[in-house]
Amino acid sequence: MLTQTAPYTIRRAVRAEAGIRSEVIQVKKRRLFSAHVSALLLKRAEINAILDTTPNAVFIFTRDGITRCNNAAVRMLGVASINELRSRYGRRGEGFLLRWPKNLLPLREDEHPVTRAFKGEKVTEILLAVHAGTGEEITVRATAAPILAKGKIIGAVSIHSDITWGKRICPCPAAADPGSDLLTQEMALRRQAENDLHKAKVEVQALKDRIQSADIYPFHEINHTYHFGEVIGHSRCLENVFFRVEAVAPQDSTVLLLGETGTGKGLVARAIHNRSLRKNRPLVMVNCTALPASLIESELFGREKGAFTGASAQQLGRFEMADKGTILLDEIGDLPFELQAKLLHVIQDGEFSRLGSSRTVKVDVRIIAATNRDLYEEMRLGRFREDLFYRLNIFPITIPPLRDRREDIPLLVEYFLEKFNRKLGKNIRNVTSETMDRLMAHAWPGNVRELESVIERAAIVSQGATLQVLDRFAPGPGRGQDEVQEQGGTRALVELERDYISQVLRRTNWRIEGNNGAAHILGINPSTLRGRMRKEGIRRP
Ligand SMILES: Nc1ncnc2c1ncn2[C@@H]1O[C@H](COP(=O)(O)OP(=O)(O)OP(=O)(O)O)[C@@H](O)[C@H]1O
Repeated sequence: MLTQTAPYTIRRAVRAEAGIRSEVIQVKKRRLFSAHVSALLLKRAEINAILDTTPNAVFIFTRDGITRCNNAAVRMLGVASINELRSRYGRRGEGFLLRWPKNLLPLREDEHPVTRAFKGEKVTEILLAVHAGTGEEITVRATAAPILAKGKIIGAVSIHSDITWGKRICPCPAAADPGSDLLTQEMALRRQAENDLHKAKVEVQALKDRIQSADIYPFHEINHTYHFGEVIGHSRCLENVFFRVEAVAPQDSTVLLLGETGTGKGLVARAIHNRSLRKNRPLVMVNCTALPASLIESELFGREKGAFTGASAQQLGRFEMADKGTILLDEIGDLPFELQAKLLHVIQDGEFSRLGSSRTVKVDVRIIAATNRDLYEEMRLGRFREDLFYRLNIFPITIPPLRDRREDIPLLVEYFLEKFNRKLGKNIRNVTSETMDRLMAHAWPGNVRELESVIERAAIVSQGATLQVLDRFAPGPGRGQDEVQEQGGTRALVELERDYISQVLRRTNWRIEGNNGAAHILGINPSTLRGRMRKEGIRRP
């Protein structure tokens, strides 16, 4: 019996045990499942709590469009529910227009943060949007990121934070954490500051451009072909000089150069020589005022050893040195009267004798004479021989004063600027229109020589890229020459500098630093300016 019943009993027992085991497993599974569900519910509750309290508008997208959004989102879009949102703005919220702050047109589809998130990109952009609830334009920080499941993009989340100063998407202080509100305010302030900075940069650039186009004298309009050797200028009257030089240069004729001091007579003489057939022979210059009268004769005609006390050796005169070449007799109006006859003889016959010798020396010299004196007046006063004058005055060329050819000034300024940049190792590129106006208005009693020294002085003191002309000029040609010279020429540089610094400080209302400050205008460091002010005793009244 036992043998019959035993297997049955065992089978039942085994079955019962298996049943218990599977039940235990089921119970364990159920417990696990319910724990899992509880965890999920907790997570959902946490997520809901976050979504409901965040001041930011959160939208969840699948490929079908918006599937979920939070309270802040519906408030931002001015709707009551997600269904109303989808019916008013479209399935994907496409009716809610976003644009770049710098652009008036709405974002293109491919620029949209959600489209980009669906392509796997994590996006953070500052955009402008119209607050659908209030109709105001707001600035939003739009972030978007893909939602991934097993490595696949199954959706996207998009968050819009209103960073427009003073406005909040969710003005519910009870729900908001005061700490996070402060943080949001701080961030909004920072964004505002960034926007202001950006605007300021744009304005500065615009100002720079305006300065470039309006306040800086446009050198680029100056054509460098207006060089005649070293003689710079393109005025009608200077062109007339060039024309006469071209005409006379190849001839051997004597030339008389007339013009005020510093107008460039020396340069024109060189241009004549360099265009003549004698250009490979020397151009010898003699300044008739630079030598004591007693020495001029031996300087011009040479001397034999022992010709006078101290003449220990034979010396060639300038005429002999210039043989087959050209001699420039500068300041001929100052040549002592007694020597004028001897000069006349050389010009007429091409011969003379050295001091202390009776032997005649024959030379072949082309003569260019120059003077800033009024030779007619000198003749009238009996200081200049008429016969010499008519011998010299065969081909006169008058070089006009700078005040009669002001259109040459910008060209000359540019030329001298390049010259002194090279000499001083500087890189001054600009001259303000105001400076150029002042240079153009000045009477220039010292002509180009005076302009050259003004630019050199200015180049020495200028520190930036803009030429700072410290000299103060007397206005226009109406003034007497003496007065002009006294004011423009002999005023100490230090005094001019002090006046100029004070003047600039007054103009900036004693502001030293910053773009509109005196240091910037003067092209020096604020600390250097303060040092100068201390040194010069310049104080705000
Ligand atoms: N048109 C010009 N272009 C460039 N530089 C010039 C021009 N005219 C004059 N200069 C410069 O001005 C300075 C004076 O020129 P220059 O000595 O030829 O004048 P000048 O008329 O002979 O004067 P002075 O009668 O006092 O001897 C020189 O440094 C010269 O290089």
